[in-house]
Amino acid sequence: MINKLIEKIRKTNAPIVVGLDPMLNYIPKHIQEKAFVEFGETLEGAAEAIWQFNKGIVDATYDLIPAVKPQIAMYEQFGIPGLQAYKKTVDYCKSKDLVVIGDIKRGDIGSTSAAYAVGHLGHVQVGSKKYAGFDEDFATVNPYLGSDGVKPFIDVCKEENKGLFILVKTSNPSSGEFQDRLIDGRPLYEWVGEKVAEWGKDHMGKEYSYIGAVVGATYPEMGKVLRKLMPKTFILVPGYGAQGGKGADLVHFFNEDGLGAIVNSSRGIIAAYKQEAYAEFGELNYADASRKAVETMIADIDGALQNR
Ligand SMILES: O=C(O)c1cc(=O)[nH]c(=O)n1[C@@H]1O[C@H](COP(=O)(O)O)[C@@H](O)[C@H]1O
Repeated sequence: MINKLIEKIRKTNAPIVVGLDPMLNYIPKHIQEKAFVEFGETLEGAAEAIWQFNKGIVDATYDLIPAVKPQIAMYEQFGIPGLQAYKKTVDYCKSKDLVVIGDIKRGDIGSTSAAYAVGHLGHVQVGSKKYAGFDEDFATVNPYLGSDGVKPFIDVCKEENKGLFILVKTSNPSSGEFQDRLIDGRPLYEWVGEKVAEWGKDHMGKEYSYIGAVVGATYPEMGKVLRKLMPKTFILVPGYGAQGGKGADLVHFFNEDGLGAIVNSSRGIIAAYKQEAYAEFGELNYADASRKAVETMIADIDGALQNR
């Protein structure tokens, strides 16, 4: 799957991911009202609204981008109907040939991680039959529990030709509280990055490992260090747009080959119509605003990479 991701990045010339993080307050009134007429102001109504909203954005952008990243919490908040909308979104994006990164941030003791890995990336055995649960292409993993909490995910990826992005240095303001703590003179995120590179060594695609890392766009200096520490690791870089990351901050997340990183923007794309820069589109044309925001993001990153 890492090979497909790279192939699609090359084809689109767009090392970006559209984050499908639908919140009801980003969803235009006309979509919400239609869903509520059909299902009432219920969890089912909310799930229908987020699904229709996502479909509009995917239809308007899929030809420009290699991948999407649905964040499962945004669906889970609507219970079972929300999870059904998550699955519908995953399947629809795959039918558009997009690579789907399931942002699930899981990680537990080995046996529990194995169940998460099977449910999201693999096949579960039921009697004599096997079924795929959510069937994303990649999943995000929290490595706090150490190797035995991560290994079950790696095993399933190997078997199923899937991939991971493991949290190394997160984009949020408090990420330094633990991640920057010095251990034997080096910050914890460097230890984790080194471990991710080690796990990745035995799990290579053609050019990069299918065991990737997450490093926030909001910490470009740390990204520079981590890029060097993990040369064959693909880096998912969230924090662009709504969290303040800009194209110019991102150049050092990429290798000299112009590859090695994929930048996520969620609110900056899906709620573009609410921004002044895209106000001309209006609420009804929210998906066109998202397309324009994708084009702007691609140009911003491309411009930064050309000028480095
Ligand atoms: O794993 C992630 O994707 C992630 C890691 C991280 O360090 N920071 C981070 O923002 N994310 C996710 O990336 C998305 C960022 O959303 P926006 O800030 O709206 O672009 C959300 O889905 C976050 O959960």
